[in-house]
Amino acid sequence: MQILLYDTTLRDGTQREGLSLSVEDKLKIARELDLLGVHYIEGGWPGSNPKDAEFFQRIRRADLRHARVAAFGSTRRADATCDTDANIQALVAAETPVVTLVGKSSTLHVEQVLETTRQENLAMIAESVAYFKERGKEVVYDAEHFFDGYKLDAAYALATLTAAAHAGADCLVLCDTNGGSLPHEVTEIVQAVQRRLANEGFSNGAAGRGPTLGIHTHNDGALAVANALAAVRAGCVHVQGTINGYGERCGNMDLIPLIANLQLKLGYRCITPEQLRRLTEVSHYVAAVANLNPDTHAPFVGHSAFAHKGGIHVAAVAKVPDSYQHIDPELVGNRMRVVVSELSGRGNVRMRAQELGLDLNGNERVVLQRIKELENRGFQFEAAEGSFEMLVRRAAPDYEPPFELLDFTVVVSKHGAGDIISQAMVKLKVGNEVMHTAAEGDGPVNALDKAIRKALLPHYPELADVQLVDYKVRIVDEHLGTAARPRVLIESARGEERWSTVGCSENIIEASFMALWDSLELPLARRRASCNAHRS
Ligand SMILES: CC(=O)SCCNC(=O)CCNC(=O)[C@H](O)C(C)(C)COP(=O)(O)OP(=O)(O)OC[C@H]1O[C@@H](n2cnc3c(N)ncnc32)[C@H](O)[C@@H]1OP(=O)(O)O
Ligand SMILES: CC(=O)C(=O)O
Repeated sequence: MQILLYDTTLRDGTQREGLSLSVEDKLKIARELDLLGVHYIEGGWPGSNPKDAEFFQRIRRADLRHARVAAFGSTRRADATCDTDANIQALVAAETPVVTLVGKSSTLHVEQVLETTRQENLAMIAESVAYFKERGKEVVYDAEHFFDGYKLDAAYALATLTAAAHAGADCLVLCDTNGGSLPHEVTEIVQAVQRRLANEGFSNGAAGRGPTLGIHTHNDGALAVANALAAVRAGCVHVQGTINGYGERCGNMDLIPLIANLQLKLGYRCITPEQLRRLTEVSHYVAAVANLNPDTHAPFVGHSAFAHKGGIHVAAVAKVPDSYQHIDPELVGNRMRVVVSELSGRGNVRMRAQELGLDLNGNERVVLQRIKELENRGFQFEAAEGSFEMLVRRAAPDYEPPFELLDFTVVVSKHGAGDIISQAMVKLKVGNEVMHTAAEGDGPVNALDKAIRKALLPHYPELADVQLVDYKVRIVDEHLGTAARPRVLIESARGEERWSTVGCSENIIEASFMALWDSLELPLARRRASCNAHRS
């Protein structure tokens, strides 16, 4: 069965605290959602602000291939008319093929928030829906607080739905606005709605008689996806949510796991298998445009979603990938990864080395032992794959280090009111040549980096392109205060290539020096290995 996906990242998603999208951002995300194959894109609330109104003007020229654009707004105000209601007129001006109207289902909201009568609320719903049907729009009716309203006064909540249905709404969306419902309640209430609509002579949409049913859930009880799945299994065919679950408070229902579960576990059709393989990319793209870090642990699409760390798990997935994975990660555009740490077995080392194209020469045990020793001293290899690579390369019997650091001195001085001066002196050996260099820098690590490069550049000019792009310090045993051991992580880059390295010591300069050494040796070791491979 086909499920219709209704994305509200650009409207409800932007109600997340800290998230704000420009019109340009919204257009970029809309194009991406269209390529993903969502059926509806809710662009915003045109009566709310000029940015949303501009979006609806510009999206007309976007030439979307697949998705229909929806503008969102509330039913007319109490005791007003649609012709004079500013929000309703902004929806008309948006000129979208789809109009989504939110109306009240709960007597609490009708009487205490709108401060109007039950009868007037029913008229507001019916007149607003009819107004847009008369103008040829597809009308989605969002029944706000439907589940809470049903629990308070089922007959009234159902009457609001039938008011929308009789006025011609194409889809009735049951909203768990406060996000507190449980899956079994959702199932029971969706079934009750179906019975009521059938009694009124409507069938659930598909055959064109009466509205389809939809679901809109929030994640306050961490059940938004579960509730949406329950609703679909009970008969809803239209599902509203946002990419990455962005939304007010704890977020909206996350369309990413929803789509993957519906399609891969429950056999519903949402998007094509090719579009499904873009899920990871889309999730990361939307996060980037929203200026938020992607959640690395997000189900299906997170960097860690298929990362195996425990030695026993890795040994098993090396033989049978499905042994510790619920799906094949490639189906959603993700990939399996192996993490190396003190919890590893030989399998982790073997698989990670294989991924890097490195030959272990039977040294798994030696490398594993070294990792365990170093992690015990505060190193962490998970986030320092460059240092892992150097451990493997250095363990090879024929490994020739491109340089050897013999010693270094770092001096940080401040005289009177003058500036702090950082200087480093380095002694290193390339082949048989021993060099002494000195440099000043913006801080001791920069001075050390400069002094090492000064010595290496005449021999290895390619290091000029290697940049230090990130430098992080973390205290390992924080209870020791200033005597605690710092762990230094350095990220280096050359063009698109990136690698991270680690050092750990009681002395922050030494920890930095270790990470720096690996970061500079790695590109030289890689180059030498590739030259040797070409020669042989
Ligand atoms: C569940 C949801 O996510 S619904 C969407 C929530 N999102 C937003 O509110 C974001 C966009 N909102 C806005 O920009 C503004 O709130 C506006 C433009 C819609 C309204 O602004 P204002 O006119 O200043 O009203 P304000 O926001 O203070 O109060 C809401 C008004 O809408 C009325 N209202 C609320 N829901 C409905 C409804 N379903 N039908 C009709 N009127 C409604 C309230 O009774 C209140 O009316 P009042 O001003 O007569 O008291
Ligand atoms: C309509 C909507 O966003 C809600 O009820 O949560």
